[in-house]
Amino acid sequence: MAGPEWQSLEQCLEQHLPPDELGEVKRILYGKQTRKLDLPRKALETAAERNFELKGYAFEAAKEQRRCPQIVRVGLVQNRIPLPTSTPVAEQVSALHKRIESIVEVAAMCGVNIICFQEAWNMPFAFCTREKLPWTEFAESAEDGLTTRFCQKLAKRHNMVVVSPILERDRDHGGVLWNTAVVISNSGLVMGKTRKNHIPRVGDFNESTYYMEGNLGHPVFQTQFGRIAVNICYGRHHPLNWLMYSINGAEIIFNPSATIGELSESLWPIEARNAAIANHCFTCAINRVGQEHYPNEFTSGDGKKAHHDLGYFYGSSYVAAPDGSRTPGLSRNQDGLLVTELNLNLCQQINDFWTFKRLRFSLDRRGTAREKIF
Ligand SMILES: NC(=O)NCCC(=O)O
Repeated sequence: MAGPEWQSLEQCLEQHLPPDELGEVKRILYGKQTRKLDLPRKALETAAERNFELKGYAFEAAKEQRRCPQIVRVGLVQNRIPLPTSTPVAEQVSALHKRIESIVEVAAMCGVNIICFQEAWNMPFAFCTREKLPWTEFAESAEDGLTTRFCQKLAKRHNMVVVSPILERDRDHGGVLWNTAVVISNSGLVMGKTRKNHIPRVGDFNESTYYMEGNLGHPVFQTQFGRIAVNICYGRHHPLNWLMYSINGAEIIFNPSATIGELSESLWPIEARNAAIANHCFTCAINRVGQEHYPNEFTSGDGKKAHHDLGYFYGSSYVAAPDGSRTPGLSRNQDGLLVTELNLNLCQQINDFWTFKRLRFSLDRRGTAREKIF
């Protein structure tokens, strides 16, 4: 298993393949070469000063006679936790806010319209421990918690839709916890929330100790920049999640995640990309970076020795397009911002070309799903 020092598959290929073969490998590996975005020099300099990777790509669509191009820039953020997990909770939250604010400023310089952070971005991913305190103290109200209010300010300041995945404390229903993504409009209003539909019970992913499967279905949010949905982490292994978001009209589906190399790195490049192909939409896969250490050692009843960490979060965030092409990934070991320009017209163009949606529902002539789409 590659460790933190191994930067990325892309870097490895670039280092070792002759240029003509590299071109062919990229064509097959990525579908086609996505155009590199010309990002502002100031943004690149600021990202370097602030010690995070900044990459930009664009997906093109054919010109149409009756529709203007529907161009939108999405920003995917992957980051380490800035402070040790033993630091007081309020200090950890404040350091995370500061880090994200500094990355969002650069996203604004790059013209990002919709930004999405990693799963449970307002805390360390401590669910492996099965301890309640202090980790449940990171939970906040989705509607007016500290983190939501912080994101509202960012959204308004930068005219940017913000997708903010947090640990939610549901005050109105007995104070239970949920794994939730809050969607905030570019004017700073909370448009709504969506909850993780499938909760892992695998390896050290002991999340079911804290929260249940979501009860909000598969909501899609009509933002000023397109129809978006959020399929949180483990939901990406379940094709029906992606399908339902797509049936409900999503053009872009974000997949904020927290996953480790040992478990899922070989699945990572496949699942969100396959979902983009199968559902004629864009998908945005975001993962954490680094290793998080917990003060008390824990086990997960699997015979492994007690340990202090969940494993290595391998970053590698990327965007996939409905035509099956994808951007290269961000690195495995650095904080990063991936800016990607999409032309949403590509969704309908590919739907008309491959017709997966139509054929899927022709198999189900009496089914409810068919009624929903036609
Ligand atoms: N956060 C989360 O659901 N992780 C589970 C592991 C995986 O889906 O790769």
